Amino acid sequence: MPKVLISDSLSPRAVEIFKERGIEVDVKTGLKPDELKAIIGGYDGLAIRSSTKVTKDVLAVATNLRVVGRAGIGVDNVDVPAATARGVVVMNTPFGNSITTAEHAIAMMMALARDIPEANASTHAGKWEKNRFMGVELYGKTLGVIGCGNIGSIVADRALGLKMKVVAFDPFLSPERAQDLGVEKVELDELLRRADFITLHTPLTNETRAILNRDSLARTKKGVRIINCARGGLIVEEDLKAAIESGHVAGAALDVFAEEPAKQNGLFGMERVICTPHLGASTTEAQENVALQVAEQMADYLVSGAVVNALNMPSVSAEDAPRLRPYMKLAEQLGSFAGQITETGLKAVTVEFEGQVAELNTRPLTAVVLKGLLAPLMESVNMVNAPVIAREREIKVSETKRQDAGDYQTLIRVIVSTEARTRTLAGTLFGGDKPRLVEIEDVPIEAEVTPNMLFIRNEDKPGFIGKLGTALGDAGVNIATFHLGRTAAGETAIALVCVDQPLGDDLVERIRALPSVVRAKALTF
Ligand SMILES: NC(=O)C1=CN([C@@H]2O[C@H](COP(=O)(O)OP(=O)(O)OC[C@H]3O[C@@H](n4cnc5c(N)ncnc54)[C@H](O)[C@@H]3O)[C@@H](O)[C@H]2O)C=CC1
Ligand SMILES: O=C(O)C(=O)COP(=O)(O)O
Repeated sequence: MPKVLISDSLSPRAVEIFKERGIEVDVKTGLKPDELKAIIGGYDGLAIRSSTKVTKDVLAVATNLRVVGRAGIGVDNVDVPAATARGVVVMNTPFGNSITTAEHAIAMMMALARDIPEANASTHAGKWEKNRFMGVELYGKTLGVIGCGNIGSIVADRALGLKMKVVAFDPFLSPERAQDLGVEKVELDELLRRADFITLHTPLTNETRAILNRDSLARTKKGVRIINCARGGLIVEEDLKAAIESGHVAGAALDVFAEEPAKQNGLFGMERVICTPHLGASTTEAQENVALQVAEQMADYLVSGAVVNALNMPSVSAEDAPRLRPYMKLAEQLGSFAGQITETGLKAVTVEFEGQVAELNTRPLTAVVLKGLLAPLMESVNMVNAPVIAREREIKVSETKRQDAGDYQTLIRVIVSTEARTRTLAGTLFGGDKPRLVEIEDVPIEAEVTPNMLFIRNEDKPGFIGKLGTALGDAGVNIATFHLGRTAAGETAIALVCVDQPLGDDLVERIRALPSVVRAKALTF
């Protein structure tokens, strides 16, 4: 039974869902890094929000971990490349809290415009300082949205409803989408120059880190107000502090901080700064949404192999997962076979899908082919990191699909090119779920892949099979099955022998020395 750890505070719905899906679940929040490291080895899944830091060190001891589920959006607290390298799928819930977070940004903007927190504190203190608080209207003002994705575009929509003008800086925002949203797409400089309010909605990446710094703040309009409900690292906090102190920036509303939990911060205690403790996603509705979604997604993956909203793996729908399973096995066998008979550097891999398989989502199958292919060449390769490794090694990977069937109703063909040559292998499913090899290096053959095999390429000459049988027999090796194929009489032939035990190097060497043998290789699966 798979086991999941919930290490941040999640709605109890998550626990219910895991249990309903037959998954054991522990809830342990507030763990220190060492405490997490001490127990993580016992879990297949880890469900988190923003507090748990899933570092390389944590992942290194997470020996059974298969999935990290982020009940929320930002995954900057997860070392995704390290998770990928270890074959751990990282998934988030990309929409569950977006409305809630956008509403928080709007609430922060209004609070900032009318000084509501200060006025509230003053009134509670019995001061009735009616003349102290003089706000600004939002109507007709320009809101600059940096990062116009899910949350940024909801903020833009709400701001348009408040009759603001919205300008957006987002390199990935298409002009058509900008038009649909009713926002004006501009460059960062123009946004800085024109905006009365600036709101940040990008992820924290190397490009966005410190996007508001001394220089960019200096280019903003005097009296600008800044709202950050995305990530603390987007703003250089001391630069913001200086800009507020100088009077250039009229105020800031911050939900997120460079260091969290933020118990101390240079911006704390400043009059024109409003702070909330990373509450962007904290509504009953959003927390129900993300807890439910993350638990469903993690359970689907752990129970059936379905992958939704993963950041480091292609999606596999719950409907596709059982249909893909036998193909996964076939794809891995083809990849592994190709990897074991390939001796020089890989240049390109093409995976062709023909017939029924072409109707499925084939990206996970290509990932498995790559895993099989690279596994004989390196350690710790898995279907999550195989596409990344292939890219790093500049192996060109492509897929083709043809829905009409050829000789077989369904077929996967793997074409592997090295500097020296191109090799082709193909396989099908017999009876809908039994993988069979049907073509090796252009030679038709029909063979099941078994744990120990001998692959031979030979000239098609009489007497060869007898000599091979004798060599194996003399070495005490039992032949389970024997498959032969050839292009035409007297031309290239292939023998694929399934044996009951691993073959020693000496024996393979002796077989290689037999007349007519061009190539002999022991394969293991
Ligand atoms: N305060 C809170 O509790 C919450 C904070 N967040 C934060 O909000 C962020 C945004 O969330 P979503 O809108 O759902 O993400 P999203 O992925 O839908 O949108 C992000 C947008 O930023 C844009 N972007 C990326 N790099 C950029 C750059 N260099 N300059 C300008 N734009 C750039 C992207 O093109 C994309 O359109 C999350 O990454 C997360 O860090 C999300 C939820 C709650
Ligand atoms: O979803 C996000 O990216 C958030 O920042 C929400 O964070 P939280 O789950 O409230 O700790």
